[in-house]
Amino acid sequence: MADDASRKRKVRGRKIRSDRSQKEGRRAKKELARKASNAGKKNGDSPLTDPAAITPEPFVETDAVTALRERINGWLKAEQPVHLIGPTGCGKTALALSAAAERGRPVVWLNGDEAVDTAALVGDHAGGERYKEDDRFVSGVSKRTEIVRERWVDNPLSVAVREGATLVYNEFSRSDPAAHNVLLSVFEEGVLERPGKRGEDRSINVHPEFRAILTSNDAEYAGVHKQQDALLDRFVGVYVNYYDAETEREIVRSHVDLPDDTIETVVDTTRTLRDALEIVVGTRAAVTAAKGLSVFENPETDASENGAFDDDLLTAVFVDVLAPKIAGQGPEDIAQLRTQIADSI
Ligand SMILES: Nc1ncnc2c1ncn2[C@@H]1O[C@H](COP(=O)(O)OP(=O)(O)OP(=O)(O)O)[C@@H](O)[C@H]1O
Repeated sequence: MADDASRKRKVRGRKIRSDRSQKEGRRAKKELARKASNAGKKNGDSPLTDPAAITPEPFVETDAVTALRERINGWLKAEQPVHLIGPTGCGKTALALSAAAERGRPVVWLNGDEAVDTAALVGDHAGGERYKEDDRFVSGVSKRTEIVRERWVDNPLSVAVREGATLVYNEFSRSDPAAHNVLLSVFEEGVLERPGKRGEDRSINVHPEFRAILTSNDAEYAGVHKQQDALLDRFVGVYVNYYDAETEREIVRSHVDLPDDTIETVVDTTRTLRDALEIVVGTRAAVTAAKGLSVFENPETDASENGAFDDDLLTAVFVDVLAPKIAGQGPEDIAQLRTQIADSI
């Protein structure tokens, strides 16, 4: 075990407090501007979103990020739906949204889960509209007829294919594979059938600009619902792994105001734990730990004032960040996690 002096981590670099308040001020303004522009552009209950409004904020572009985004956009140009597969918290959603924003087409966002069925994708009857008609055509005879007109409401997939939007379907493999039967003809024949809809407009011709980006967690993709092969055959799969250390540092730096040394320590620790533990330790864990460190200053060595924090604080923060992921959460499980983390640090 290291002695006290070596356990203190010296953190050089800029002071954080003044920078932080300035940056928070800028962020708050940007957020307000974003909300304002969304409000202006929102179209009733439409699932269509302006692409500028979905650009992830902050979004860091290193060579690794740009290369992936260009691959995604390249495949979309080649008219291929793209399936992003990778571990939890590695950056799939941020990539998907940035690639979708880059296309400049409206974006439709969908979240996969057990409850998603064909109607949730395509649309449904939203009750009937009743009205009465009085027929007094023949004098002295009055005929009253009640008419029920069905009201059909399109759901996100129908809106996306009709408007030529970019569909971002997050955690696609969580939905029941049967719900995705309608996607086959969308990708194969360029036609969306709306089962349940009556009349001539039962099917919609897919707009030439319609594109789809799907994301799946690799563990769930293998384990939760096996999607049908015929559908998977029509996607290209881009595997997204954890980024290189420099990119992870840039990502963490974009989310918190901490000195470079602290960010380096957080990312190094994240990467060590990623190899050492059986649970998934994604980039999100690094961001969350850094947020924790920027708040929980060591009582003896205030990180912002004296530029130091120790291994105990680092361990405590990572235990809190990773505790929700361990199977049992009794005192023994947490104690074991704490020991593993302390040993790795
Ligand atoms: N290029 C980037 N720039 C800034 N932050 C990023 C970037 N990529 C990822 N992040 C951040 O990393 C974290 C994880 O990213 P994201 O949510 O996109 O991962 P994911 O793979 O979709 O996760 P999950 O599988 O849990 O849905 C988020 O906090 C996100 O803001």
